[in-house]
Amino acid sequence: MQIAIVYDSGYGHTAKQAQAVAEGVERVGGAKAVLIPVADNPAPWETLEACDAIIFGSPTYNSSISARLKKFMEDATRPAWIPMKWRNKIAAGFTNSGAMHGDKLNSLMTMALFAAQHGMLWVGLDLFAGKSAEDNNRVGGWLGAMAQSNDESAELSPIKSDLETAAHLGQRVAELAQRLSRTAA
Ligand SMILES: Cc1cc2nc3c(=O)[nH]c(=O)nc-3n(C[C@H](O)[C@H](O)[C@H](O)COP(=O)(O)O)c2cc1C
Repeated sequence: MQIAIVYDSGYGHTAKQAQAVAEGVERVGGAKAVLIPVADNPAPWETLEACDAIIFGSPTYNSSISARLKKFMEDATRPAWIPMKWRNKIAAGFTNSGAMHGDKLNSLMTMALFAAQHGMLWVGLDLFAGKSAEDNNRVGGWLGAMAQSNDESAELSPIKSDLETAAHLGQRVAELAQRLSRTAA
């Protein structure tokens, strides 16, 4: 089973979050993560079609997803949306930004609506809000995995709990995708 992680990252922080999502996916036996940075053009549409689920990720820039992820979404119209290639695939999302709030929810909502327009099945986070910086889901979102990064090297941000939250989402998507593919078989 293959799970695609389609993401953008201007300065490496969201890329680190994407890597954590991939690690979470691969905690599930038989699941392989395929990292697809949207900066690599053109997108591998055939690989995406072959994947069992797609997880979208972006830094929050100006209260929404990055222009590069938006371009990927628009580019998907002809190869994926018109022929409904991603219908009934599981989708999920993650985002990272400088402020603790930073309007991250709007980025996840943009991804969830995009997934809905493709007939995909959106999976959110099943974690109660953390109470301290060490807890998973310290940012307290339900729609997807959120992370906060200071303006410092991606070696230092996002912190461990945010990365574990991202891994948790990856694992959850892989487990559900596996369950769905068994039901379909
Ligand atoms: C153009 C631009 C717009 C930004 N807008 C926001 C914002 O709306 N909210 C926020 O919290 N941080 C904002 N930031 C900060 C980034 O989200 C933050 O630096 C993030 O870690 C960048 O991730 P990346 O290294 O993957 O690009 C912005 C940064 C840039 C460059």
